[in-house]
Amino acid sequence: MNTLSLINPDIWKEKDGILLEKNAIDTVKSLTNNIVIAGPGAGKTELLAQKACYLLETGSCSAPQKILAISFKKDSAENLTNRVEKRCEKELSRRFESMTYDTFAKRILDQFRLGLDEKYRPSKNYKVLLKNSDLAEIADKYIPICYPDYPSWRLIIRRNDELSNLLCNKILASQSSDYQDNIQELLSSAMWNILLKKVENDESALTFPMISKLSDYLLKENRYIRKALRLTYSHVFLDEFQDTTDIQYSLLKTSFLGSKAILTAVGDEKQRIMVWARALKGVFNDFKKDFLAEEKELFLNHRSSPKLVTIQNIISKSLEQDSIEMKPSDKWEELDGTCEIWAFQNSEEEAACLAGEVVKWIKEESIEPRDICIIVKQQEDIYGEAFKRILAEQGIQAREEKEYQELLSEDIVQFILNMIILTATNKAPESRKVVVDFLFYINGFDESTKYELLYNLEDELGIFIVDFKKRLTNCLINTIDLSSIECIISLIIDFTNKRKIKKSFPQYSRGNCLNEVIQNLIKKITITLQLRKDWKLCIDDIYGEFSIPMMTIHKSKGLEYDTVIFVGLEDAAFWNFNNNSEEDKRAFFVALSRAKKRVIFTASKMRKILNKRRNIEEQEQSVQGITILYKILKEAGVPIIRPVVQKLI
Ligand SMILES: Nc1ncnc2c1ncn2[C@@H]1O[C@H](COP(=O)(O)OP(=O)(O)OP(=O)(O)O)[C@@H](O)[C@H]1O
Repeated sequence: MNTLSLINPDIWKEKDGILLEKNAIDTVKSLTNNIVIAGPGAGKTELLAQKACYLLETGSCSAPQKILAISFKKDSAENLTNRVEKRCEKELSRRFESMTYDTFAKRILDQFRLGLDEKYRPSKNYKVLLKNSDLAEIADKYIPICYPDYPSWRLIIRRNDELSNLLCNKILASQSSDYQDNIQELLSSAMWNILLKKVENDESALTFPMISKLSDYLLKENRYIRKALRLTYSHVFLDEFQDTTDIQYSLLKTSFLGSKAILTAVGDEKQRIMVWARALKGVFNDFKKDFLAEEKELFLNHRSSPKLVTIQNIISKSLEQDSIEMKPSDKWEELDGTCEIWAFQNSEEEAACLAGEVVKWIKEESIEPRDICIIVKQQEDIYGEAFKRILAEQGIQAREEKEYQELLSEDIVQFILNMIILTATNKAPESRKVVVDFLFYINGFDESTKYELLYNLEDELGIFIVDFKKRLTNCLINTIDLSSIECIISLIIDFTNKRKIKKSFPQYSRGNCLNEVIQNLIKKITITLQLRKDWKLCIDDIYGEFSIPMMTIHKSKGLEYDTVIFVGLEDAAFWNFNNNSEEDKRAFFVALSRAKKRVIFTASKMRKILNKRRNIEEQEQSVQGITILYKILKEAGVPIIRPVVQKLI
């Protein structure tokens, strides 16, 4: 650190007027491994952001060492980066690297792929398989050809997720020939061979768990690579630790167990809802034991109103006998908060009533649509259909967030949208950063690149923007349609160079992947721009600024809203409650705890849902299967109301 002066740790203060409770500040300043276990809204993620600032500003993490923060979702990782960048000098925040487990594993594999034994080495431009159905397609095509001895393999592997689980169980080591009699193991080996050994166009295809396994193996086998990683990071943060899978935990141990890195994990056992995705039960205890981590607890809920915190405490107790009693923060009045169950005759009546209330909240309480969230257990398109339709009649947009979350998580989409914002608005430092970082990355620039090259690139960008601005303005004057937007986007792609994009991002390197993402974005931009007729408003709309998000509980993790409307507290939504009651109860807790001020649960006597033949059909609903959830809410004093449906004007 040459230009910035360090702050004495004794006088360092929390950023942005935040005050941390004692255990949180102790964790920020701790010199040992810690695990912070605390309920929703306790500020676990905030604690990590503050700790990053502390370590960088006091020099406790000194250059060239870095902090590695690992999250589960791309947006959570970006959110953490943004918080640190906003609060720390750029020179410091550059040494904060926040990424998902998948990205962490992929970086190791991409950087050190050649260090793998040949039998496990994927091709350079391997494809990443994101969907279980893609995996199944490859298996269906190649197992019968490459392994004709297993013609009936589909009888053993019945579902696509069983197939992807099978790949996770593979042991990457020399003892693999021991299990010749086990058909599952044989199939697993067969699939690994098919996926690694370039059956399709000479390229490998890997799932993220496979990538993690390969990275783990690489680090285990090669102490130089392990050493390089350990020299890079002096501190490691682990967000939402309750969802860590066995494979991720193994990679974490191989990477940092026995190193000098100081690890800080945060999580909440009561929010563990990824067991289906192999989340490791007991991972908190494993971490405490393996990393000799000290457990710390937090007691304040900074998110929810007192009434909601009381209800959350009652549910917490039903999930974990000895759970901590959380207290609301003092920004609320004692009686603040609403939680009610609204019962209806059918989904049309439900939708009309909810839409009426939403209109009222937006008008009378000045709530923005994006501060209201519609959460469902599953199938948001079906459960939210009537509500979305009637809201639209009132001029309020609700949208299925999944579609946008996936599109917005694409690197190329972020680049294009930020390029448009940067061009359409006069000042957009955050967009400039995304654009410049992307261009540097695809051009292979880093800290060692000559200034001359960096300046040239910035110059070229400046020239491009001047011309591009004219094109954006013209586009608004002329007809806005698919082909005019296609022209606009192709200008950006041509300026950037498609070949470089494909080369730099393996997920776009194969076939038509890049085009498909871009075409999807073009469609979204066209529809939105036709409506908004302004570039900035159009992009803000795509980012969800003007809509009510609709999502499943799983997608709502880590997020927060003024008001949460949970549609369908009914047996059909919790169809597997009998076999999965603990995980479903935790899911219910996650949904409830996303709200700051108000939660409305709905139940309807008749509802349109998917029948056994997978057709939509109106069916009578029951709640007997989830009586326990109603019992808990009743115990917490949550009333069941039959609201009068007002006629919407
Ligand atoms: N010490 C604090 N003072 C004031 N506000 C805080 C503090 N810590 C966190 N917050 C705010 O409280 C909210 C919840 O914080 P955060 O998301 O970090 O909690 P969390 O424990 O990670 O939540 P969850 O587990 O439910 O996702 C955020 O809006 C955050 O900005």
